[in-house]
Amino acid sequence: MKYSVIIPAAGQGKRMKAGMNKQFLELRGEPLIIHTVRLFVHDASCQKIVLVANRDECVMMKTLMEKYQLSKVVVIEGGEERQDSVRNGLAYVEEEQIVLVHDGARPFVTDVVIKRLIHKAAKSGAATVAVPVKDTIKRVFSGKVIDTLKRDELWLIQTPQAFKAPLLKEAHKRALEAELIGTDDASLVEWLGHEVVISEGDYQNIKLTTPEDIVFAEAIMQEKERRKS
Ligand SMILES: Nc1ccn([C@@H]2O[C@H](COP(=O)(O)OP(=O)(O)OP(=O)(O)O)[C@@H](O)[C@H]2O)c(=O)n1
Ligand SMILES: C[C@](O)(CO)[C@H](O)COP(=O)(O)O
Repeated sequence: MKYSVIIPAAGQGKRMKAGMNKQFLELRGEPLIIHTVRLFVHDASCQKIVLVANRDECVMMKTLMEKYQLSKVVVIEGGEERQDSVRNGLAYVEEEQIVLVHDGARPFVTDVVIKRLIHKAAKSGAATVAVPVKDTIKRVFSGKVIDTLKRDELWLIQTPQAFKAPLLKEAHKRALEAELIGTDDASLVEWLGHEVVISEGDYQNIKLTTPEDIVFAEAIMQEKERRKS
């Protein structure tokens, strides 16, 4: 099934504490964003990659796409919040298509996970990749536990998330009008009252957020290279 993907990469990477946008940090000698974009460049079903960059990083992103010969990529300007960046990206997506949203900071999603997700979204309209929570999760207030949540109902939500394009456009439009900000795109669709289906993900599909994630990322890359050879 054909699809387009929006890759928000217009953050600051503050929690990474690298003094620069983490998208440009190198993993195995190549910028993080290159690893992520390449996943979709090599997928024949992917029609268009909308790469959302900070205003002052658009030229750098375009130069990188040329340097690594990554086709199908349109670089556009992001917004203040991740949600603003995704909304800007939606303007470049055709109405009839399935659209994926995938964090620039998640370079390890696999083809299998992407295909399964698209299949689910084509049927239901909205789906997100997720994995079951492994730890016990408690709700805490003022340093005191107030509740222990039922673990078998809890999932860690990742990206990509996939939607019928008109549905995600409507969710973003309505969220903007209502001044609602969600930490992911699926939550906006949920808020519209539309069902979002879970699609099984992969624990290696980490988001590089804090410095220790670089260590995990290097280990995942090493393991992937070992399996290939
Ligand atoms: N205004 C924003 C904020 C975030 N993102 C992107 O959304 C993804 C997930 O966000 P996160 O991991 O939180 O990245 P940052 O916002 O860069 O990190 P931080 O919150 O630590 O500054 C990242 O690929 C990031 O570049 C974006 O496109 N536009
Ligand atoms: C979309 C996301 O990756 C799902 O886990 C996450 O919510 C992004 O959150 P962030 O605060 O922008 O890192």
